[in-house]
Amino acid sequence: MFDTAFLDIPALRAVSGSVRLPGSKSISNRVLLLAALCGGQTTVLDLLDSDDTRVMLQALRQLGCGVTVEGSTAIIDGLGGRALQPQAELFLGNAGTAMRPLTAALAVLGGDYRLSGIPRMHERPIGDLVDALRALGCSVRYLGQDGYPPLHIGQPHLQLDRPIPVRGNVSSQFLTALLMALPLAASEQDVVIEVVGELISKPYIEITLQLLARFGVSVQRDGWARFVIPAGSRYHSPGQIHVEADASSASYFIAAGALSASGNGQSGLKIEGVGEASIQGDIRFVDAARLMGAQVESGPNWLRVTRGAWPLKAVDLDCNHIPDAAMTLAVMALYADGPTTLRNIASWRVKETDRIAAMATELRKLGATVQEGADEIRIAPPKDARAWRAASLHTYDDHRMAMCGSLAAFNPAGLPVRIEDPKCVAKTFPDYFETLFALAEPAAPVPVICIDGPTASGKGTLASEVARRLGYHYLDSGSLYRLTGLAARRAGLALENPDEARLSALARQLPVGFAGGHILLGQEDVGEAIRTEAAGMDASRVSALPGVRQALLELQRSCARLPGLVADGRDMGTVIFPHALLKVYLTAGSAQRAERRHKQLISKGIPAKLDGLRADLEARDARDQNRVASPLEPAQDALLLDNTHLTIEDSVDQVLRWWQERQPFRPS
Ligand SMILES: Nc1ncnc2c1ncn2[C@@H]1O[C@H](COP(=O)(O)OP(=O)(O)OP(=O)(O)O)[C@@H](O)[C@H]1O
Ligand SMILES: Nc1ccn([C@H]2C[C@H](O)[C@@H](COP(=O)(O)O)O2)c(=O)n1
Repeated sequence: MFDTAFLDIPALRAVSGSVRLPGSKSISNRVLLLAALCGGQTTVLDLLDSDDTRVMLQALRQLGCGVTVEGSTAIIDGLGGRALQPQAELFLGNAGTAMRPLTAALAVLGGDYRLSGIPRMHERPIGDLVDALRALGCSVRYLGQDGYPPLHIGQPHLQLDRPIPVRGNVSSQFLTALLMALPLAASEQDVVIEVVGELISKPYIEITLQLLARFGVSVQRDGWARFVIPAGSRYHSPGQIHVEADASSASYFIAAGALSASGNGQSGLKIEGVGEASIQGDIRFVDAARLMGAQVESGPNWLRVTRGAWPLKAVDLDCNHIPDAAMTLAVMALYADGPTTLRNIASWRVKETDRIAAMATELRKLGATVQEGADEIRIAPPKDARAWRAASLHTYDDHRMAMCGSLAAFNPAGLPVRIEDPKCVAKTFPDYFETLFALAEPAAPVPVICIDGPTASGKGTLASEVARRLGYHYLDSGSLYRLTGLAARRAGLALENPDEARLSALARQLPVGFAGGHILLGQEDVGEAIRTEAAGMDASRVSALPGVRQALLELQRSCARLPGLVADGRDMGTVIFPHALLKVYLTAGSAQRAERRHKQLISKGIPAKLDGLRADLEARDARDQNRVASPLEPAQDALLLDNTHLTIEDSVDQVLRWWQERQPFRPS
């Protein structure tokens, strides 16, 4: 997950290959609660790991449920027949799929519970559900503003002899919550729910009914207005249940496939884990994408998408049945041949944010002309490539705003797009951006920042911190020469009078691996071994050999991967990445550098003498500067940064300022 203030996505040209998506949030949280409410053990496979599912798992633990999670499998020991923890304070973040069903289930079972969430959750209406629960005889009290969480739940006096009315036109989650809770009270008599007004998002109710059936409860329904839970209904664990991949998450990749430039022999993007036969309502996004021109094939559990019509075709659609995935259509509209109108989307206004207002604001930043209505949005795309803007998109702590925003990177102007607070995708798809980058082909070379300079000038410290702040990859090119030197010593090769051919062959086949901050030579972690001053001197010796440099060239260039790279060394800007967008030549006085290195070694418990260190680093610099092959020198277009009197933070800020100056983003 990108835990950075913002993430700059370079312009993208295409996506291809195959992707397996994480489990559906709607199914995951329903299944977890049903597994908790029934007796016995349920093994849930392919469970989504996200903020919202973690919140649900934590609540179930607090309620006394047995929960074991290993990877994407959860084993739930249900509470059926056992007493719930009678008292609990449940914090449910911003997870509507936890807040609503837990409210209903706990209100029917009774106890002393407080349910709260983040501030936005306290702005999301729950009054229609509370009214229905009160009509049923449950004790639910508002602890803040009427109609909104936080809530207190007490002991109920259930009255099941008359139909329970629930409004269906704000959120279908209220009806879902009742349908999941009321089988707990239907042992002796039928329980009837009547929907007041038009029911929105019916496909989500279908998911609920299908999952109830998997857990042994068959609800009878009369159209979408009246639901009967038959007397004697009781939850039974299915033993094992698979969670389908998330159809709403699939929408971003379906869109990316439709926006993807076609190339030679390209067979599109394959999406695995969900097919057109999915029980999730958002799978109908496929129909909408086809209307806009996407070519979508489907099998039992997969989809394959390629670009069809181009530009996409503008549409005028009622999106009530796909409220979440419809947001993706709003971004696809930027690539259409005219204005697109999405109707019947009033529920967007009470989601993670007011999504109609948010979408309108952000699409305007990209160059679109947008009109919002109470329950609709009309998007006219930028009139040509020149009308696109490099926008910094605000994401409103809304995972879907962030994922939708990424699709603007396919713009015809070749502009990057900035996603603010990218970690908000953790709600449903923590690795969304990593997944997109693994499939995507950039429209231009990946952005690279080079930091070159002499020994102990602070290149590694500066480069790795700049990379962390930008969410970029980091290349410590010196480590490759250090690894070569170490491997050579271990192979018994002389470095004082080196055999260039043998050393070059060794460098070409170096079994190097970088994993989780560890540097591996074969299976061995050699992170410490290559950091000694002797290893630095060996690296300097092998790096003077042109054959060795040539052997390591492609490996270094292959590190330039999306979303970007910060590389440090001696020849990053002069030889390896001559077209880098920013080159910095970092220096500091040799006395200062020797002092820093001295401190660094002493802090690691390695004995060192200041004078010897200074002489060594000056000797190393002299060799690095005077060798024939790629000597250490500033690239002609490098910016000089002397950090003798700067703190690390000052240097980082300076490089980030230079980087911002090279970016086309305007303040939002
Ligand atoms: N601006 C700075 N002010 C003070 N100390 C710094 C500064 N920059 C780096 N240092 C410290 O100097 C030491 C050496 O830094 P670092 O290892 O990043 O240098 P380097 O140029 O990558 O060295 P090498 O070329 O040997 O790999 C570290 O302990 C680091 O914390
Ligand atoms: N791009 C590079 C990186 C490093 N070297 C050589 C020269 C250095 O003395 C040695 C060790 O580098 P360090 O880890 O101290 O940055 O490797 C090079 O020639 N080119």
